[in-house]
Amino acid sequence: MSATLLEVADLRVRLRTPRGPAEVVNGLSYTVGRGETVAVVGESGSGKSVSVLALLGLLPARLATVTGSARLDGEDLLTMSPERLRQVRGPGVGMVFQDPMTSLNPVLTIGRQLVEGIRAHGEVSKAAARERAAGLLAEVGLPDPRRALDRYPHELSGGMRQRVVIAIALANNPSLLIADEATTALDVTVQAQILDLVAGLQSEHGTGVIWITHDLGVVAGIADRVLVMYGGRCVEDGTVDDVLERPAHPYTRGLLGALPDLASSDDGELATVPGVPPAPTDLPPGCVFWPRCPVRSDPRCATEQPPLAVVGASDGALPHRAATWCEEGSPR
Ligand SMILES: Nc1ncnc2c1ncn2[C@@H]1O[C@H](COP(=O)(O)OP(=O)(O)OP(=O)(O)O)[C@@H](O)[C@H]1O
Repeated sequence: MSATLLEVADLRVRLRTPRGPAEVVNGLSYTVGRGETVAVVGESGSGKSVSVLALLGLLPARLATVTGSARLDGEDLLTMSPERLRQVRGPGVGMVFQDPMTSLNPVLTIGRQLVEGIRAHGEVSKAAARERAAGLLAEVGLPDPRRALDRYPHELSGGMRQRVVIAIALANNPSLLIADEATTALDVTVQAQILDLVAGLQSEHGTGVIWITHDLGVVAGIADRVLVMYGGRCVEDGTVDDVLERPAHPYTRGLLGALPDLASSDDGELATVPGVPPAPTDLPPGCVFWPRCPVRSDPRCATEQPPLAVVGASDGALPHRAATWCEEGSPR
């Protein structure tokens, strides 16, 4: 069994929009190891959600063209039959998205949805599945989990619904968990409880995690590696220390700029970078960040797209990379 769980190579997503084709994800390549957590950060609209929806075949074909490959345990998610993909989601991949109502069926009780999820992928009696469902709800911190099993989604608060979605995603001990702003709406105590639960799953089952978040406190607390997205591209990636302590891309430095002291920050949000991100229907030539870059000075910035290249010395086994013509504010 290889140490690499997921290998995404040259992932590209083009959406058809009323304003023409939008290059929303542009050649994203990264890996997630077993038991590893990769945090994906970047401003709203940088392509984080679309990039993971594409992995799971959740973008409608009439809207999106997806190319590249995404091998989970060697099997390409992007070319799998829809039937195989359905088998893989659940035991293979658990997903938690921002809006719990999109993941829950409003006409089925919470218990039925959890029990169905558990029984769909294993030989488990109804009673045993119900027992496990109540246990999972307790683990995600739902008060009175047995009563909650008989409730409908609309009878729970937003935070409770989100915890139910997390319980469903974890029900089959997935080998890969994808969480898109999964705990953003939850209070810090519940959030900490869920992060602990995921950490337990990782050490017990070697679950790999892709965690999309705006919260640098969460990144610093749980991530092994960080991938920074801008304009549909990875502009920087590396170990959590490389990226947070020695950011090489001017965009990453901007995102981290307002953070006074990361070590003591529990709930630091990404800083606001002056200017607006490019429209994916109208990406600039050259470096995608060039129009907003406060340190642009190289003639290539406006004309030539910088490759994602190794920068400086890394303290991890995986390289620290950035796509910029600048290093430490000056051209390389
Ligand atoms: N259904 C859609 N139709 C047209 N454009 C879309 C659609 N879904 C997403 N987009 C566009 O794709 C781009 C990437 O969006 P995406 O949701 O992946 O960004 P994000 O980085 O996840 O943002 P957020 O942090 O707000 O979730 C945006 O420009 C968005 O407007």
